[in-house]
Amino acid sequence: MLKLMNAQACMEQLSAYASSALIDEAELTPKPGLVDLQSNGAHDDLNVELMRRSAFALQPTFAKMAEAAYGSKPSMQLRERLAAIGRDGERIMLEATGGVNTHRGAIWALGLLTAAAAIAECGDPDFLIGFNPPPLQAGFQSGGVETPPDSPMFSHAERVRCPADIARIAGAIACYPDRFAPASNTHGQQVQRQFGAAGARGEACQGFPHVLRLGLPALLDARSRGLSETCARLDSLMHMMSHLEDTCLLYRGGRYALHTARQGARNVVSLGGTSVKEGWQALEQLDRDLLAQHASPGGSADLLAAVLFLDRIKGGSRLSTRQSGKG
Ligand SMILES: CC(C)(COP(=O)(O)OP(=O)(O)OC[C@H]1O[C@@H](n2cnc3c(N)ncnc32)[C@H](O[C@H]2O[C@H](COP(=O)(O)OP(=O)(O)OP(=O)(O)O)[C@@H](O)[C@H]2O)[C@@H]1O)[C@@H](O)C(=O)NCCC(=O)NCCS
Ligand SMILES: Nc1ncnc2[nH]cnc12
Repeated sequence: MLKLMNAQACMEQLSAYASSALIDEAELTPKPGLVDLQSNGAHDDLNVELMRRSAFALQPTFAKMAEAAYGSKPSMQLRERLAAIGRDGERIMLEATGGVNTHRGAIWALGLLTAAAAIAECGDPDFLIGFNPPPLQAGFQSGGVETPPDSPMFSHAERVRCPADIARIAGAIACYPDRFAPASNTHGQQVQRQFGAAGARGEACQGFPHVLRLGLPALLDARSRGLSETCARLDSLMHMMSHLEDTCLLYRGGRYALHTARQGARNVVSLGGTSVKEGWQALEQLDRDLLAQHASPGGSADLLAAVLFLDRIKGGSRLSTRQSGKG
């Protein structure tokens, strides 16, 4: 099988993409309830400088994940190796931020996607044709679903850099158990017990449906309509937030906070998105509503970083949001 990049180049490029996707997500402004260039959202202990520091500090973690996965296939051994690197990454993040949880969910999502992209980069994506992730939760619109390009018209590079294949490989890795996971009682686990939410683990095991079926198509659709990069990214976030069962929202504010976020994001989308005056006003209203509840959609923010990561791999726009205005 043709290898597009050697291991070193693969590690360097994928880890740089992952780290800059985190920075692009943090700098996207204005995001409701979240840290951005203008505010700390619903967070007392976070700010954009801390998010940037965390994103830079995590680049070697993503490089290690790419290195571990390059040339391999999804397996329990790989899952356990990545989990060890991920837990080490969490320690590095906490050291860099003075103990603040900036990117725990992102280490998980982007770590799996980085590893999957490294596998795809030097392997044959066909080996996953038999892998079927669990059924999607109800309520997904399938508009713009990207299916793996299997026509001979697609080049090898297009095939191995196909977001759907990468997400499917990431899902296959995530579904393996990690025998060395320490016993813990995370916010996510508490919320899972209380509300039955599948959280970050469920999203990954299903092959990142919110990223693939909502976030990425919304980003590409907005760009194809000539909208600014800022609006395209905000629309992508709104589409995912409309549906995601975000454990950050559930932990902080229960079902009411989750409903506020989903309904508010649906309003933005149904009013035509953030490039339309009424949609923009709905975005501002959503920010006020989330702040009033001290609620933060941190899971959606992580998934936006995942969208931006896959978009980069696919060769999408490298525009910084700061270079473009609203509308
Ligand atoms: C398997 C793990 C995901 C286990 O983690 P956990 O049991 O905690 O599971 P979740 O809560 O479901 O998810 C963890 C984080 O993922 C983000 N998230 C939430 N919902 C979703 C969702 N539906 N889909 C995808 N991602 C989701 C979210 O992260 C973001 O929010 C965090 C900040 O929140 P905040 O409320 O400010 O901070 P806290 O400290 O929690 O509380 P406060 O005191 O401030 O109120 C921030 O991290 C964002 O990134 C969830 O928090 C996995 O994490 C794991 O096992 N990791 C170790 C092994 C590993 O890394 N492996 C990698 C490769 S195999
Ligand atoms: N911009 C952001 N604000 C708050 N929590 C986050 N988790 C990931 N990105 C975030």
